[in-house]
Amino acid sequence: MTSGWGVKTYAPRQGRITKGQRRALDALKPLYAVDLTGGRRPVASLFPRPFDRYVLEIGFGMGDATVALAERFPGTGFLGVEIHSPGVGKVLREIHTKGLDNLRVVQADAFHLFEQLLLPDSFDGVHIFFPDPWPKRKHHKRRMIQSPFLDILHPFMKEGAYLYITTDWEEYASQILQVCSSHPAFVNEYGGFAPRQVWRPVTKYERKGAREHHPIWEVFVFKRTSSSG
Ligand SMILES: C[S@@+](CC[C@H](N)C(=O)[O-])C[C@H]1O[C@@H](n2cnc3c(N)ncnc32)[C@H](O)[C@@H]1O
Repeated sequence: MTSGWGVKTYAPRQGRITKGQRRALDALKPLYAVDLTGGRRPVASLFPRPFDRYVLEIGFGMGDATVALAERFPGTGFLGVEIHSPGVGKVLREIHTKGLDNLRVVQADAFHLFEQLLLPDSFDGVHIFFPDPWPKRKHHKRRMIQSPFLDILHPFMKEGAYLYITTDWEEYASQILQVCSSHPAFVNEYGGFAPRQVWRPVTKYERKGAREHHPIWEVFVFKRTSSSG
């Protein structure tokens, strides 16, 4: 299966699913996962109550950051999308046990969300923490952060919304910075890499890299407003 712009950005397999995660998927998906069928709808309608702000997280993996942020910011609605089952099962279980009414998930290729589910101007922020780096040159075309992806993404962000991307892969970091800083829909107020945002939780992938002493690069840009020129 390839995504809307013909690129499969995720690896075919991502760990084994535990019995608990499988049970959570079967029992809790109908309660807390958003179904892509049923047409485009307002992001507010995906949650049991309205929120002040909405944030999309693409490729949440095992969902460490996703759950931590949902707990810390109960006034923000978080929509997480991930293709692989173990993380989706884990997050569903946490939504259930912690009673997180501000976190909902979609198990899908993110591009199908943009094609089938979302309406323009939905999000105040978008998080993409440690997108697959696809280190081999022949795989670079599978990297998510490319200009055509930003072309697809930006209409679903509100004016002035932020896009926050982190990576521990230096050469991909340069590509992400270049793509985000030069795209006409975005403005990079930092002029280069951003400092770590104090509120960003550590993710599982990041912890793995930290054990190998990988530095982290952060890109934080805003969608241009009509007045930002
Ligand atoms: C390197 S992992 C990082 C996971 C997590 N953000 C973290 O920092 O621990 C990248 C994740 O993005 C997911 N992913 C890649 N392309 C995707 C897509 N098109 N739609 C949804 N998820 C995607 C992968 O399945 C994987 O879990």
